[in-house]
Amino acid sequence: MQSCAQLASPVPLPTPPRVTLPETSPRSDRLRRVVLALGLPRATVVLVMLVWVVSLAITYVMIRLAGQGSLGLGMVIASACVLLLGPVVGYGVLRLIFQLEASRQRIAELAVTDELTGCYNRRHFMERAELEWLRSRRHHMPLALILLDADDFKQVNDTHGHQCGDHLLREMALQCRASLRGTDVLARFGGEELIVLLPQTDLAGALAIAERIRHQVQDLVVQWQGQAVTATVSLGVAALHASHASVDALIRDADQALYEAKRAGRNRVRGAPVQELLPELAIVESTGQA
Ligand SMILES: Nc1nc2c(ncn2[C@@H]2O[C@H](COP(=O)(O)OP(=O)(O)OP(=O)(O)O)[C@@H](O)[C@H]2O)c(=O)[nH]1
Repeated sequence: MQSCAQLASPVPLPTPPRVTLPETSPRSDRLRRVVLALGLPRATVVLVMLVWVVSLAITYVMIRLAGQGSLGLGMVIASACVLLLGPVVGYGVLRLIFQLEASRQRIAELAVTDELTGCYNRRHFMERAELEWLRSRRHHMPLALILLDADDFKQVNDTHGHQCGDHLLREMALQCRASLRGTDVLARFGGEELIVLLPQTDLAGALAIAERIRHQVQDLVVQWQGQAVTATVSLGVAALHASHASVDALIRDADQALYEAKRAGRNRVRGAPVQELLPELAIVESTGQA
């Protein structure tokens, strides 16, 4: 684990660039939502009926205006073609719209997801964290963060192989997810490092959640090529206080606490000091085993 604290650099963590998707007008967005809500079969029926009604109306008007001449006959033929081809073309167009929508949703999902663990990726985490940070500062609500790093992961890779390490990472992420609420944000922050944002949670609450995660991972046994593989994690916890000028500052505190957890022997939780509320506390310790 290469900690920011170890690097002792005052440079803030870089915020990855945001992805900007092309704008859609509210009207086309509403129409798209209506079509999707109808579903492909019903949307096809509605579209075909519309095309038929419009085509018959135009034919009727044209025949009235042009009489029984060749223009009127042409309109009858054109209308017959629309009546016959309408369902096929309508179904084809709508099927394309539905396929595009499915691709759009998949792209949006991939843009925020870490491929290996299925958690959110770092970029999405930073966007959510910045929003929650602003909200918490404005409404004076607590906000906490857990930084979690797998212990001796190099040894796992060296002993059982990289694929086993990948599998273990996925399982660890699942254990974390199981310990969190729906409003918490779990992301992969780096190689074998996960990060959790806990809105409306103070330091004591976050320490309890971190301890739960630590236990869950400690109890995890992964079967790999006939061997039982286990893992532990070290966790650093920080809670928002007045001196945190940015999300990066909060992350740096959690990273410092994580560094302390590693230094104290791994498989344990450490909390960063809450300066304003608990000035006497240097490091909050929980009951990790050595
Ligand atoms: N399998 C797998 N390994 C990874 C991944 N990302 C990082 N690693 C490995 O994690 C290991 C991290 O090694 P170190 O930084 O030395 O940390 P560590 O061995 O976990 O030791 P401590 O963090 O000090 O407990 C390296 O061997 C990386 O190759 C990944 O996505 N999959």
